[in-house]
Amino acid sequence: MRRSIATVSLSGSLADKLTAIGGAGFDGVEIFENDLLASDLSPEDVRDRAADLGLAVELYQPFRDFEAVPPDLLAGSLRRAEHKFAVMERLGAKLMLVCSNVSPAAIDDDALAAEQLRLLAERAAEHGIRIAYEALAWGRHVGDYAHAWRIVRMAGHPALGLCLDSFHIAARDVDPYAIRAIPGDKIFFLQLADAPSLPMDVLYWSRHYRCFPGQGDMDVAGLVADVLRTGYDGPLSLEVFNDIFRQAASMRTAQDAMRSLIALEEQVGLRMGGPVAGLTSPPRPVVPTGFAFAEIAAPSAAPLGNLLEALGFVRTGVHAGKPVELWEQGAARVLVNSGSAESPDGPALGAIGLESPDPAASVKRAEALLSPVLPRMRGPHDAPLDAVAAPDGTEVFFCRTARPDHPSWTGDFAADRRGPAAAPGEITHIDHVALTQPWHHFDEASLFYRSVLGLRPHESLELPDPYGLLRSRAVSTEDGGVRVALNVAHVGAHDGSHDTAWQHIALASGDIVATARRFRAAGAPALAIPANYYDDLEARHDLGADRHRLLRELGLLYDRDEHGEFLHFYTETTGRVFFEIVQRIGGYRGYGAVNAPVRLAAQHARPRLRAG
Ligand SMILES: O=C(O)c1ccc(O)c(O)c1
Ligand SMILES: [Mg+2]
Repeated sequence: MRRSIATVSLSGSLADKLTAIGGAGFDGVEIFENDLLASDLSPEDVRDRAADLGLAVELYQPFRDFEAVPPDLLAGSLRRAEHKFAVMERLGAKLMLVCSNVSPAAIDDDALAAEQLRLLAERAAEHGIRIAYEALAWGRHVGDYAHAWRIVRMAGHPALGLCLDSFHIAARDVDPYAIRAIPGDKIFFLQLADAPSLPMDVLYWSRHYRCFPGQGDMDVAGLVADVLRTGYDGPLSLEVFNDIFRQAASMRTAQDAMRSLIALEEQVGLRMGGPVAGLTSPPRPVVPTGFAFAEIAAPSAAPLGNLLEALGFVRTGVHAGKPVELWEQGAARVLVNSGSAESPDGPALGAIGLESPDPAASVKRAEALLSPVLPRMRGPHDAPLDAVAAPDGTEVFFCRTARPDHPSWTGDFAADRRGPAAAPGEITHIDHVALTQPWHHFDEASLFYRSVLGLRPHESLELPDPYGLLRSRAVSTEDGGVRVALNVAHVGAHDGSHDTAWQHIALASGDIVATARRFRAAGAPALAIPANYYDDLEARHDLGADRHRLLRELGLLYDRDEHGEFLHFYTETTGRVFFEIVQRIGGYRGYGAVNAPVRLAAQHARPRLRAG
């Protein structure tokens, strides 16, 4: 099927938008009237430029407030339409979107709406143009596709059909099932957008918070499947009004849009029970089973080594060809790389390793979803590595650690022991990593983890911080073997006034009390938690005096959900990085988000340790 996108979805001038859309490999474009009005390109220039970029001008839009008006307004509207038809002829656009009337002048009379739309279609047909009528969710009298279809059917003109827009349908929670009864050739156009669930006015929601399919909470694939069952064979066209995409770099947004369509087409195919002609079916995601490692780039290895040792880690190896140390405890592995040039803010989390059942297939999946694949060989002695770059630049390696069927990355490390010789620590594995995303790449990141790695998104949260609100969303495998918390920093993090671009590695402990004691005994710095937190905790939960005393004494934080309990504490931050130690008791599924505001405030209050 043809892939298209509306110019309103991207930032910049119309010329920039067309270049980005063509560059991302789309087949067509919806020209938004405002983009044309503000452009110094003539309609002919736009037509030629689109053609040079391999783009069909699929649609011109929107034509507003036309139908069901008193007769004295009709002549003016038809005159306006004739002007638009002339522009469309110059653009080479053959389809005009008419959205349902929102004006107080509109009359609640379907027969009148049908009669006037029929008239418009007759005029359009004289120019070889067709009209696609779209129900805006906030239309004055016509707010859903079923109503728009009754009017289109009543009008009965071959140049008049429907434009369906997934947002308007999902936003009003209209059942898409009835779409199946519409003849496919009366659906002239299909617009697609997703959005996060937000309890707000639908117009405001639509104009500011739409996102690409797979980035929000709507079932866009189900709707597309219903539309395709009618025989619709027009384009799949993204129409996304989003405050952030309007500001972000258009090339990158266009690529992200294309990734979304690829993942959507795959989902539609699955819904329809197998490969569907005209829809791409990329290699299926290879769901990772756990963390192989987390790698910290640090100007110097020693301070991190001391911190890891205090947590009970042992340095087990040093890389044969690079200044990289391997620290292990249970199945938790942390690499400290002091050979990387970039870490102006001190230590930073640069890479994560994920256990993959088939690393080469993981890369194929990532490639099919337009993720940049990293060079396989890093040095002459290194085992081949399969890796891609996540949207925030974090390198994601696909590993099979110490399995007979695949070379293990651990083979690149020569045994070299340092660390506590005494009892082994209580840490068993990496529970999750938390990565702070640049504000304009948050939706892109959630789509990456969801579509490339097959992780499941959890609900979006907003966490209060002394200097703003942080948006946060976790993605995980079904069994929790891989969990990634994505946070978006507020603006202060980028102008340097308030640093929240923190990243952390959460380590699972089988006995957090012992780990906390060990850490304290080593004289290592844990993040201090205010006494007020513990007073409030006692009010919220009755855990018994002894347990409350212990939490307070060791600086442990507490949460619970319907599945179990959660205990955690944090190390102080070094550079951009800190560690969190967590213990999940029972089947607790969360991340202690209720405690994040206290943690953030404590972190802001502390001078950062710029290690090394
Ligand atoms: O927000 C609007 O006005 C608007 C305009 C055209 C569309 O196709 C749409 O879905 C919304
Ligand atoms: Mg629309």
